[in-house]
Amino acid sequence: MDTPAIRLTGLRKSFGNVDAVAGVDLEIADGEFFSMLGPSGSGKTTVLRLIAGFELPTSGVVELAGADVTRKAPFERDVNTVFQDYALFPHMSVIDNVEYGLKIRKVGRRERRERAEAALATVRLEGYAQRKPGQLSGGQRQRVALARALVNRPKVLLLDEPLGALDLKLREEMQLELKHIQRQVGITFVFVTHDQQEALTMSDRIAVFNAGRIEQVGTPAEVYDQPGSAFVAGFVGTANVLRDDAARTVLGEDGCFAIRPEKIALESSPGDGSPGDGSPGDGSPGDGEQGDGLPDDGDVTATGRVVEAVYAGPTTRFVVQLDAGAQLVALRQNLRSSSADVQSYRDAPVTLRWRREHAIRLPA
Ligand SMILES: Nc1ncnc2c1ncn2[C@@H]1O[C@H](COP(=O)(O)OP(=O)(O)OP(=O)(O)O)[C@@H](O)[C@H]1O
Repeated sequence: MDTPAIRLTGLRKSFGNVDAVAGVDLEIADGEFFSMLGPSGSGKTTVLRLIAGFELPTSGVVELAGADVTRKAPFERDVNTVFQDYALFPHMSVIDNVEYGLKIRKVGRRERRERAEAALATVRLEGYAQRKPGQLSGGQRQRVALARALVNRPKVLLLDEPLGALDLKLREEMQLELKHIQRQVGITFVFVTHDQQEALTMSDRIAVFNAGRIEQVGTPAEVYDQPGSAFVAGFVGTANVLRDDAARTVLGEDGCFAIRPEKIALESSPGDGSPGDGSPGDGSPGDGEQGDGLPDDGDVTATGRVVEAVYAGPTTRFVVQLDAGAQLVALRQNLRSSSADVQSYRDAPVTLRWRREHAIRLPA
C-alpha cells in the first residue's frame, strides 16, 4: 500500500475501567470506502472519534496521510464527520448550512456560494437551497449533512451510522447513492455501521469489531466467505456453526466449522411421506430449485426432520433437526414454490446436502 490515508497503531482508549478500544492496528488506503462493523458497544464510534480528534487515545498513534496527528485538535485534521443526527442548524437555509464551514474558514462569498452549489448538486439537491432543514425529508436532511461535509473537500470523511435514522427503503437507496458519491468525489470514506448488509453492500473493505478489537479485516467477499472466527461468521450474515461432537458426527472431522444456510440444499427423503411428489415445479425439494448440478462426489449429506419452515417472500428458511443431533438452518430460493408449499414441509423428513468445501474451518 502507498502511504495510507489513515494508520492506527496500538490504539487504546479506556473510559474508567471500560476498555472501549483495546488495541487496534489498522491501515485504510487513500480513496477506500472502508466500513467499521460490529455490535453495539464494540468500539467503532470511539475509533471514529479518535480519528476525528474528538477523543484522545489512552495510548497508540493516529496518522493521517503519514503525519502523526495523535495530539492534534479536530480542526487541525483534514477530516470531516457526518453524524447520524445530521446536526444541521434549523434556523439556517440549506445553502447557508452547507456554506457554514467555508465561512468559518474565511473563504470569500463568491467561492463559498459556488462550492456550496456544487456540493448540493453532488447530492442532487439543487432545487432545495433556500429551504430550512425542517422542510426536508430525513433522506434530504442526510444529503444536506453530506454536502456540508463534502464542501470542505476533506481528505477523509468519517460517517457515524449516517443512515441510521432512515426507513429501510430510503436507507437502501441512500446506500447506493453514498457509494456512487464516494466514487465520484474519490474521498476516503470511513463508515460506521452495525448493519452487516449495509457494510457488505457498500464497502471496499470491512473491519469487524468485537469488544474493542478488530476480529477481521477484508473485502466483503473475504469476510463473508472466509470468516476468521465464529464471531465473524455469526455477525456477518447467518452461519451454522458445528463444533466438537457435532462436527465429528456430521462432517466426520474434528474442529469448528461454519456453513452458510444458502449453501445447504434441502432434498426430500424418497418414499417416506415427505412433501411433494418430486415432479418438476411442485416446489418440493429436489425439483431443481436448489442443488441441481451438484455432483454427488465430495458432497456431505445429513438426514433429519424440518422443525421450522418460515416463508419470507424470496426465500424460505428451514430449521432442520438432524438425526445426528445438531440443528442446521438451510435457506432456499423460492424460484417456483409459494407459501402454500412451505406448509407441507413442517415435520417432514429431509436430506440436507452441501459441498464439503462450504464447511469453512474456523480457528478453534
Ligand atoms: N464517553 C464515554 N464515557 C464512558 N464510556 C464510554 C464513553 N464512550 C463510549 N463508552 C463505552 O465504550 C464502549 C464502546 O463504545 P462505542 O460507542 O465506541 O461503541 P459502538 O461500537 O460505536 O456502539 P454503538 O453501535 O452502540 O454506537 C461502550 O461500552 C461504551 O459504553
